[in-house]
Amino acid sequence: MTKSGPHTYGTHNDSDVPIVDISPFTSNGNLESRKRAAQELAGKGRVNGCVGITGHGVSPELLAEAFKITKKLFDLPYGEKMKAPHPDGPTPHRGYSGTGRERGAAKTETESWDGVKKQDYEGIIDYKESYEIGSEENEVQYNIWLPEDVFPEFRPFTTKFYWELHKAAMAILKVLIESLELTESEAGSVRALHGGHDNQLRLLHYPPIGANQLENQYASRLGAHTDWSAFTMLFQDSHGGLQFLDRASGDFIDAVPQDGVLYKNIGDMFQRVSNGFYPSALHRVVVKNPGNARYSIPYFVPPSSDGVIEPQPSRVAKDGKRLYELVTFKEYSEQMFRTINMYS
Ligand SMILES: O=C(O)CCC(=O)C(=O)O
Ligand SMILES: [Fe+2]
Repeated sequence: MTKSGPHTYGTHNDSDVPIVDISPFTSNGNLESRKRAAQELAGKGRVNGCVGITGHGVSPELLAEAFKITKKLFDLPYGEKMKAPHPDGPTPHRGYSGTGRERGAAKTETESWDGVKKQDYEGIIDYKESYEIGSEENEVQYNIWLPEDVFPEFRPFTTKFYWELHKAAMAILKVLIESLELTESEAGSVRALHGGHDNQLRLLHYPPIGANQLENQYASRLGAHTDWSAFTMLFQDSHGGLQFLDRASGDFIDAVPQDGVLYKNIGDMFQRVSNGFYPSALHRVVVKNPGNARYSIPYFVPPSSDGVIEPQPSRVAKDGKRLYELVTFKEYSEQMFRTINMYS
């Protein structure tokens, strides 16, 4: 069930997904303005686990450059891109994956969601290609690079971009922590799970879709799923297509592309940390402009792989019930990789 609205795409002033301005956290706002931004995030963000964010501090010029580099990457001949192939196993989750390699909806089939019919997700194959990049210092999830002569600017730009996005991610984490009214020591332990070396920068290209493909199950560009991260920041081009589940109605709502807005969704890990205060957002990408390619850039912010993820005690005390057992991100993601049988 897709909600169809009167949207046109491009620069747009209204959105079905609510917007929160976090500039008090990126430009030295006073305590009062920070508190207001955190309360706004709590109010809007807990409904469906997603918000648009302005005031995140990532410059438009840097983003324009990132989309330019992304397009240039995917414009390379397949044989050149395959000089940095994603390995067959799940680790490292790095390098280039061609179309048809993943099925985002497979996890959704194994879970139950109110208002979402499982059969809607059966047989949907993602029609996209991707390139995953992480911290140069992560030895387990080590980067897989194209030979330098294939695309000389690629590695320097994307590694710089990775750390710029990390700054925005840390501002968002601060707002999230403040919004949960955690104790000082809880806040410290949640921050300690996010040192920066575990994030994942993903470049995505959804090629144009032909009419016969549309009839044959490619109606979805990326099947509905939740992310496993703590949270994800998402930049998309002007074609749109990203949608989030509205939990009350069971309809999907549009994350309308707007200048200066990134979409932030809660992933499975922060749902646990917040003891369900923030739900992990079910989302998908539908076809808005089949004849056009679509580019997007998600930045996943998971906790460190061995850090213990648990509902924070002050939240549990407020809720009167602890909803989740302890887990490490490593255990959780291994289980998820098995569930969706990805890269096996
Ligand atoms: O391309 C998009 O807009 C969404 C991508 C996404 O949800 C993902 O890679 O997990
Ligand atoms: Fe996602």
